[in-house]
Amino acid sequence: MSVIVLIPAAGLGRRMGTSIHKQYLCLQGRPVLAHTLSIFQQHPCVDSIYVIAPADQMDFCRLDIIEPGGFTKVRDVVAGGAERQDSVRLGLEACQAQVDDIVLIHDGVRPLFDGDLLNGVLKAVEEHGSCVVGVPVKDTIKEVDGGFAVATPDRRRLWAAQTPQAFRYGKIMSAHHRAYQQGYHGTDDASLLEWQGESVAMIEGSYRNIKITTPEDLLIAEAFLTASEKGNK
Ligand SMILES: Nc1ccn([C@@H]2O[C@H](COP(=O)(O)OP(=O)(O)OP(=O)(O)O)[C@@H](O)[C@H]2O)c(=O)n1
Ligand SMILES: C[C@](O)(CO)[C@H](O)COP(=O)(O)O
Repeated sequence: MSVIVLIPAAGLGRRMGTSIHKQYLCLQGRPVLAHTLSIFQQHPCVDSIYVIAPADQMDFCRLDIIEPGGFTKVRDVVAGGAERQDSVRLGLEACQAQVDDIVLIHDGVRPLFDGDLLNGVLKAVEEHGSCVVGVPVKDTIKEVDGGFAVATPDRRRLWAAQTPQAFRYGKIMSAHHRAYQQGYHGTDDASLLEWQGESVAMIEGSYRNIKITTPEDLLIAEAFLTASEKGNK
């Protein structure tokens, strides 16, 4: 059984509002994507990595541009699609996995995931067939309709889903194919299993595992990395 990591990194970064796609923005002197790839390059349980990159930027995404010789586990850079779900499906189709292999799907713009949590993710997916890393929400969440709060879900049942999201390859590949055939769109991969009526194990991660989405997220990530350098976890 292999452990394969898919890194969706083919987004346009519209909410970041920069001319350079956010996955290639500089974070502590390195591209965001390089920080993310290092997590899995360095983890002994990871066998191979596939990067899904913007179809019109395949050359720029060549890893020898990002960091020469740095990512020996990367097997291929795959052209992504219009939506994240399309990119993940294209990556799953390209990664040459066996049905029982474990596939970890991790956003290229989540550079602060703590690799030490990976063993827990692998244990959970071996036991349950799927798992999602997340954290309990800290704010009260409102359901809003027409500019008005209309409901307040019970916060005790609400978690913010992150990545990695991990699955047996056969399970997630068939869910993506079914969603594609039936035109179902979810904002994460676990939702495709939930849509099929399956539950997905949730394991608690870290509030540091932010997704670089808008400009302030880059400032937060810099602060986390600076604090780590000073020994403040
Ligand atoms: N068509 C897409 C869209 C997103 N992603 C990737 O999925 C991750 C999470 O997506 P998000 O944060 O939404 O990135 P963008 O789509 O680039 O952001 P925006 O919605 O602001 O354009 C990112 O690593 C992004 O590169 C992808 O591979 N293919
Ligand atoms: C997959 C994800 O990171 C889980 O929180 C999130 O759903 C991605 O959403 P995005 O709009 O594609 O960034």
